[in-house]
Amino acid sequence: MAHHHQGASLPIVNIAPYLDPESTASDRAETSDAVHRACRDFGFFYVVGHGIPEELRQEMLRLGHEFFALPQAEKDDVSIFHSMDRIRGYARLGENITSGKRDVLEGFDIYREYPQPSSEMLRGAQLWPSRPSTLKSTVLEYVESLVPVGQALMRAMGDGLGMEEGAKAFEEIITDPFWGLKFVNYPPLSTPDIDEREKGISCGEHTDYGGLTFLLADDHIKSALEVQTKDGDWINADPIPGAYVVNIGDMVNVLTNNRYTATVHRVIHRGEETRVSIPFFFEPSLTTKVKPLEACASDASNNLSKPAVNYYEHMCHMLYDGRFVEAGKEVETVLVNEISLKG
Ligand SMILES: O=C(O)CCC(=O)C(=O)O
Ligand SMILES: [Fe+2]
Repeated sequence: MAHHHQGASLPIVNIAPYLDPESTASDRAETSDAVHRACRDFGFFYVVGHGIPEELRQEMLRLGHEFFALPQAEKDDVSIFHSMDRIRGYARLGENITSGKRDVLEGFDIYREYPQPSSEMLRGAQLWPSRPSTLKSTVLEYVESLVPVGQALMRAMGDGLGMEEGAKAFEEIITDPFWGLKFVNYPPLSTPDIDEREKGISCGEHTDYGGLTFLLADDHIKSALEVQTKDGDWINADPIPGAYVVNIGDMVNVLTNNRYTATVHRVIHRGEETRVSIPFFFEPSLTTKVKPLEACASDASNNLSKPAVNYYEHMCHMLYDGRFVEAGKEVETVLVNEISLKG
């Protein structure tokens, strides 16, 4: 176990038929079959045919590099600790924890905003840096074009489950989707100032805890993101120009009653330049019940009579438990329930 399989690679799915109103039923069936196999066998795959302009993708990465290159004090001005709900904005190198260890990354977290922002969990106003000046407008444009791709992929998953009710159930939970987007900057692992213990891993093993993750990352940097296959081997999920690396999160396990399950992954950035990645987290509506969709529920799962929490409560649990680790504080004293957008 845990050896590298350089030859193995993840499947590629063309989502275009689910975005094109003129597509034929057989084109859509081909896509939903491919999505079904990719979700069932890997939980991780490449998505092409998404229609997001390459210039916009590259501009997002460029803005990420530009933001992280700003002076520390300027980045700290938009610290998450200054945000109303304490989850939106910048987190320093070492403030992000996965499985009780400090990750070697800094981040900038953005979430969908709701009207009348408040200090209630998940209800705050988004912080935006003043530089780069186009970051906010570009992110909002990017998200607006990516949300329909998330919806399309969820529809394809519903169809892929092979039940009419499955498709209908998925349709209902994606009418008012929640989303998050994170800019991540990985310095080389040789960077000083990070506790010796954690050296060697940029972002610890985890599954994402939500719906679907669409990852955009610097194209030229290879062998950073690693995915654990069902056999326990680690394979690289290197960028393919123009494609997204997509994975399903823990909520899909629940919704599909484990027909599809989230896959463990980690980042070991071995290079000597900084790597920027931008995961976009597509989530069902916050009113969605966290329980198997009717169409996927088996008798066994129906017997689990725990009252279901809704997606808002689930997200709050994931985002706030153990969140407030102060820089320099012992990691062991923190609740090991992944902070930031991790499961
Ligand atoms: O940067 C990457 O390649 C993956 C990041 C990731 O797994 C996450 O933010 O959940
Ligand atoms: Fe992840």
